[in-house]
Amino acid sequence: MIARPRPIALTCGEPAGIGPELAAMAHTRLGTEVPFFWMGDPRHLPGGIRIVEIAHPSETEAAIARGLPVLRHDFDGPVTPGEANPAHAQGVIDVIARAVKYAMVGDAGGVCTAPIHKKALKDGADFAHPGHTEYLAALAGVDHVVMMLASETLRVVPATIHIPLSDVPAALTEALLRKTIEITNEGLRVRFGIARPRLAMAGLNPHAGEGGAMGHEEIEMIAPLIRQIRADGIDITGPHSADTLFHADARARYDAAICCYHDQALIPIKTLAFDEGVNVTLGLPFIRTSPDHGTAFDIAGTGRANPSSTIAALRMAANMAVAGGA
Ligand SMILES: NC(=O)C1=CN([C@@H]2O[C@H](COP(=O)(O)OP(=O)(O)OC[C@H]3O[C@@H](n4cnc5c(N)ncnc54)[C@H](O)[C@@H]3O)[C@@H](O)[C@H]2O)C=CC1
Ligand SMILES: NCC(=O)COP(=O)(O)O
Repeated sequence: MIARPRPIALTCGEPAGIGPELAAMAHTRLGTEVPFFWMGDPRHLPGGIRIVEIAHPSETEAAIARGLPVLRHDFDGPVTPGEANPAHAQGVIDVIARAVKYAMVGDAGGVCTAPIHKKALKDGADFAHPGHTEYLAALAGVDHVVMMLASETLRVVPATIHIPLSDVPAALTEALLRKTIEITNEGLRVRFGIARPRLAMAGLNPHAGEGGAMGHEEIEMIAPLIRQIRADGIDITGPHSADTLFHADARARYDAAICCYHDQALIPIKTLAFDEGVNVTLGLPFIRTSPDHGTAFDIAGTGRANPSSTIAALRMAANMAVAGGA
């Protein structure tokens, strides 16, 4: 990286998960390459690592060569790796809100979030959102945002996110799809520097409905909508059969695949690029990235967590911040 962006705020995420150890590993591997500071309780970090406490993001650059810059957020009660403590839930939520404030006023170049345990936040603090994506939209005061998972080999967008599969057909409205496609198109231009993005829309049903023989959503809604959106000037094709949309030749024909539901999008990318995939929220007034994995309670505290996705997420946020002048 040539230019230096403003520092990226890395949130602690679920303290009992792998987030704190990944922050320490990312700092060790990245050194000063990406200016970032970690927000959380320093007692949750692995023992023996060098940290430098800071009081404001602007102190990151002066601190980062000496240790992991830590902007302190105290939590109540101890951490047991792999076991969420309900007393920590509100702190996890508050750290995200603090990070967003820094990004909204321009003190941080963007926010990179470590994984949260969604059920632990609901149980411990009555968290009203399915995940970061929706919470960040609420904090920013925007109606609709888009979740994109991005890697060198594939970018995917699930149009519906954390809802039961049985609710997908009803949730997949024309308005939702149009908004998702428009935000994705704009996000690829603004955040990824692709002048004229090429999009591909997956069908909902097997064989994209096979002309109505295997489902009607494609002929009744998705295909006419895609034709309209193409006429409006967005380079989009489809609906395509999802089963043949992710092999190498197919991937070469688009910059992002718009998918109908969570697993249609996340299975291909986590299969192809689990270690480097980055979750990006498009449509926010600030940059947000995240590793593509969860809290990994089964390996938390063992030192076996792979920091590659967190490193990729920090690099991506910093590169986007440089490109956007943040
Ligand atoms: N952005 C976020 O906040 C995300 C949060 N989650 C949450 O995480 C929790 C656990 O979700 P799971 O479905 O179990 O997925 P998970 O990603 O936490 O774990 C799935 C498997 O992958 C392994 N794994 C995950 N990250 C790894 C890493 N960096 N290095 C090595 N192995 C790794 C785990 O050990 C586990 O065997 C849930 O509450 C879920 O909602 C899941 C995805 C994203
Ligand atoms: N499965 C992806 C995921 O859970 C990410 O959710 P979010 O917390 O980034 O909204």
